[in-house]
Amino acid sequence: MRIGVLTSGGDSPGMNAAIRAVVRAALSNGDKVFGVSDGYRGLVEGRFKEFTRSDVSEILNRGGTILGTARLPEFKYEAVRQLAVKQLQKNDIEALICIGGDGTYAGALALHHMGIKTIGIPGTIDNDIASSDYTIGFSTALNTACDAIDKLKDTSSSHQRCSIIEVMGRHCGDLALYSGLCTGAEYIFTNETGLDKEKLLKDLKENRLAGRRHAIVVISENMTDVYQLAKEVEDYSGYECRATVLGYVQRGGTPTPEDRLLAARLGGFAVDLLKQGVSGVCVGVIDNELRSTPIEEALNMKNIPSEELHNLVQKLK
Ligand SMILES: Nc1ncnc2c1ncn2[C@@H]1O[C@H](COP(=O)(O)OP(=O)(O)O)[C@@H](O)[C@H]1O
Ligand SMILES: O=P(O)(O)OC[C@H]1O[C@](O)(COP(=O)(O)O)[C@@H](O)[C@@H]1O
Ligand SMILES: [Mg+2]
Repeated sequence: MRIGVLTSGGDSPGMNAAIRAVVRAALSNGDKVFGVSDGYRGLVEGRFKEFTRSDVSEILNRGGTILGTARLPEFKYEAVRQLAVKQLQKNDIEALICIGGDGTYAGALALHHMGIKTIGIPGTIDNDIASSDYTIGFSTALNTACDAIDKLKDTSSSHQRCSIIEVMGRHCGDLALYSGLCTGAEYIFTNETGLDKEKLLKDLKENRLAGRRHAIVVISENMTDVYQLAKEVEDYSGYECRATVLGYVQRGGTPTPEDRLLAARLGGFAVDLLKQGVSGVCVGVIDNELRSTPIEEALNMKNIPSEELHNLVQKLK
């Protein structure tokens, strides 16, 4: 078989480990693998390179993606995808492994409907793919966020300040929930919890009057202007307040062993599935077991926020 592999959407730590696993597993089966540069953009432009074992040496511990990634909104148009199909046909590539998030999955599904064998691997820091307990990159981003919040806690405690920290996650609150819980944040706001600003302000005022030296508020991106919120907290609660947007540092860095392990398992599994003639599915790990799910189903699955973890946040604050 001649298999293409690409990374698409936001890069995530562990994507390289997944590329390595795909390449090595396929070569072990006697298949050929072609790296596609810059996601669907490179696919449309026919930028393929045949990979050998050594092309993926020493990338296991590197963040980012050696293939490069891109966002190509035009890929939702059939005429644009037709160009990609032509490029694949021209190079006799019959199958494609697409490493990315929900958008990447939508592209992979569309290609499957156009006759290309596709498999999706969940690579995003957001953990917003419900067909896998974890996505590749989430563990590393969580580590980075926890490290940053711990540091911010040192300074806000020393200065008796309130610290508002915005973490990534697009529309998924997992990064905020897990990092807030792991760092003992007093308040965690995500798309799932919403933000009751009045309650927060009142609570913070009471806490300050009760003598609590600092407060940590972790909030998902896209919820509010955190700099404005910090001003309101300062005006109302009496705490000095600073806002920090963690931003893109969360996307980089050496992948954790958890992300490398997940990437290795999912990369190997994706190649096995192609060998069995499967297409239009994505791979994941659920309850520590490898699972495949039709992409269509995966895209319609709702990310159910952990009630247990949200309740715990309330109990432990
Ligand atoms: N509905 C769609 N149909 C076809 N391709 C899509 C669709 N949605 C997204 N894509 C492709 O997938 C790419 C990555 O999606 P994006 O949402 O940016 O990141 P992620 O895959 O990490 O969620 C997009 O830039 C686009 O090329
Ligand atoms: O890199 P961009 O285009 O600024 O996008 C930022 C978005 O990418 C992410 O870092 C990762 O999201 P995707 O995996 O969907 O690309 C989100 O957390 C964030 O909302
Ligand atoms: Mg996404």
